[in-house]
Amino acid sequence: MNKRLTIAMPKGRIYEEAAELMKRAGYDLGADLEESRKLILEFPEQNIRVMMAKPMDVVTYVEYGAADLGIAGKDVLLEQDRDVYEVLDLKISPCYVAVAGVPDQPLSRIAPKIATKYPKVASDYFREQGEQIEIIPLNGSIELAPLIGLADRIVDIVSTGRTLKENGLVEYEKITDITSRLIVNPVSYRLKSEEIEHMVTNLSDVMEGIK
Ligand SMILES: Nc1ncnc2c1ncn2[C@@H]1O[C@H](COP(=O)(O)OP(=O)(O)OP(=O)(O)O)[C@@H](O)[C@H]1O
Ligand SMILES: O=P(O)(O)OC[C@H]1O[C@H](OP(=O)(O)OP(=O)(O)O)[C@H](O)[C@@H]1O
Repeated sequence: MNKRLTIAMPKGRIYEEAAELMKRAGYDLGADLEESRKLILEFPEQNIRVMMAKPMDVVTYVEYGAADLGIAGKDVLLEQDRDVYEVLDLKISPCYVAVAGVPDQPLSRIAPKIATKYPKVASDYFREQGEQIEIIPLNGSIELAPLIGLADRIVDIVSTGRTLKENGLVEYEKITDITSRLIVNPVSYRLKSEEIEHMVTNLSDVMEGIK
């Protein structure tokens, strides 16, 4: 069991919790990795290499085998539907995806406009509801769209609910709960099975309070 594992870690809001979990599982990535501008870090004593990636890109690195494993939000996995194995729910960075909009506004019958960073999740949801919608793709500040009349609804992440509240918006429906997941490249899973299983066991032990 000596094959080195490359892990794609998400920069940003998931990082701290993910690094803490890794540390408790026996993989110490150091204190200030996120403050550093370095994107690839070697930890020879732990036989791992860490890549710092944008959360939305972690899945790409893992699918193409540039990383053996990665940590990604379930929202990203649902939206991208890539060829990776989801092996463990790490139960960190909890939030949910919801439909929201201005209060007391019934959904227009004819092709309502839905602003979102998650076009696939939104389309799948409204298709299941039997609604024909138009997607307005946005990259951030999604809550702006219904406020200025660009969209009838938004589909976005809710965590504390503060962004909706401070903008006078309300939640209409919850679509799905989200946590971060450990994902694995299918080829790595075969070629480095022992090392990967070891890491999965260590992380599971932490989550079950064994470690
Ligand atoms: N309040 C939240 N808003 C957005 N994502 C959240 C929230 N809480 C937890 N998450 C998780 O964090 C991930 C996004 O992390 P982050 O905001 O750092 O990335 P990003 O959206 O690429 O950031 P950026 O704002 O730099 O584009 C999501 O995929 C989701 O799983
Ligand atoms: O329920 P809350 O705790 O308020 O969190 C939800 C907000 O956080 C995210 O935005 P983010 O901070 O990533 O900024 P963005 O609008 O630039 O994507 C998300 O898109 C919501 O706007």
